[in-house]
Amino acid sequence: MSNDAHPDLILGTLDVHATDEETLAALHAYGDAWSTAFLEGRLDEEKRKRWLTHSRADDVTFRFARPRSTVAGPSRPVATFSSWDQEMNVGGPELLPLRMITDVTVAPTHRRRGLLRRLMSEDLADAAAKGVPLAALTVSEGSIYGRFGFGPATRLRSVEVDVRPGRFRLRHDATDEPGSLQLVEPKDAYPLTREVYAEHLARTRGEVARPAFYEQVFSGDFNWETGGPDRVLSTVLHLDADGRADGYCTYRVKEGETHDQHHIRVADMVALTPAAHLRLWQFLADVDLISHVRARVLLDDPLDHAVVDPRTVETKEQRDMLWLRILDLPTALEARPWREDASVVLEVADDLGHIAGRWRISTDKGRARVERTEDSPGVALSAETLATLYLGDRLVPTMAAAGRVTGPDVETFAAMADHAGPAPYCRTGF
Ligand SMILES: CC(=O)SCCNC(=O)CCNC(=O)[C@H](O)C(C)(C)COP(=O)(O)OP(=O)(O)OC[C@H]1O[C@@H](n2cnc3c(N)ncnc32)[C@H](O)[C@@H]1OP(=O)(O)O
Repeated sequence: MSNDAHPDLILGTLDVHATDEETLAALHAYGDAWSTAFLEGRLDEEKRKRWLTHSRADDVTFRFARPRSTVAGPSRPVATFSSWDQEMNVGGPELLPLRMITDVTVAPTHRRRGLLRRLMSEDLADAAAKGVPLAALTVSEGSIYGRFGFGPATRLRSVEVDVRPGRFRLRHDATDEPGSLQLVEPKDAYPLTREVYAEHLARTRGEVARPAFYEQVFSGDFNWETGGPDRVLSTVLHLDADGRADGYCTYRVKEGETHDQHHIRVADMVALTPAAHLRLWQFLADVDLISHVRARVLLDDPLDHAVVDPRTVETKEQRDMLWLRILDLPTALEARPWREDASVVLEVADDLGHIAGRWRISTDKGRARVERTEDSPGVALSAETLATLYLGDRLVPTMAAAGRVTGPDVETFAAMADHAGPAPYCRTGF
């Protein structure tokens, strides 16, 4: 495929399942290109094998641009863009299909020539044509993706919890609750943690189905930092009174330079009940020789309120997690929960066109009907702003005060859209 704006380049997609020599060489060059762009150097043979295996399991599409000719050696990609389809929880009874995007890179030699715009436009058009109503990514910089209609839709907080003796104390003894803990080898625990995660996904607004590489990482099979089996990863399961896993924590103990610097980094923690959640925290606090635990938690996590001294849970960082893009507005808005019954006409600005125009939203008992209309709009906003409001992480009056939602019916829209479901939570990076 050629492109008038880039006559010197070949643009196309690679078949992740191909096994012929020429495509395999192109796949290898593609892997080296994104890995180098993310400052990790070229993939070694083991990493390349792992990357191809999980990419095949997810049926990933690799979009690339590469020079038509080179002065020396084979032509290497100057742009990479990987995507695949999964599902996410938007707060309604059904999971919605989701286009997941990652490994977006453009070589310094080819920046600001519209390559990202080209690959993004093609990929979003492909998702829309396949009826995928939402796209998602996580970002390296906050200034890149708003122009393509993506808005930050969930946030995460990183905390450091002081677990030195005498410091960490829960108000209610978590060990009094029915249930038990078991330390299990990560590879043996993985099938159970996957089941717990599936239940968590079904219950948790904002959460997404996990890419295949999670199995390699959380089973301890492969650590991408060390490039070998993960000898440090541990998994503790929480079992309910009937002995069924209803929570887990996967973590690494890190040795510090001095005794008071030994700490735990939580890699993944999911609890299906409040009791399991607090019991797992008590477990982490009880690990010997540890002074603090680092974890990513909800913005307003029950842990903050369960400890005797709230200052033992110190926020180190809080930032955007999942960025969303709505591609099919009726499907997306009809799938999420709504609060008050009312009707409003939205005028949506969308440079890429997918959801541009006027839409009437009518809500009835928590569900919405959405159709195109010629009626005059009561609320005007951009695709980017609607994406940020979509999961309820941010409220309409806040965005109105920022000048991003306008019109006579802003209050009505707020009454319909805000506080219509639980705060979203996504702890799945990709
Ligand atoms: C989902 C992920 O993978 S996140 C990781 C993103 N990748 C990286 O951070 C790796 C390092 N950076 C890069 O590889 C490149 O700079 C990219 C991919 C961010 C941009 O690629 P380019 O091909 O240069 O972008 P392109 O020329 O298509 O620009 C598209 C628009 O984005 C803007 N833009 C591009 N990069 C940036 C940036 N870093 N900050 C702000 N604006 C940007 C351009 O100005 C342009 O705006 P306009 O079309 O409204 O005039």
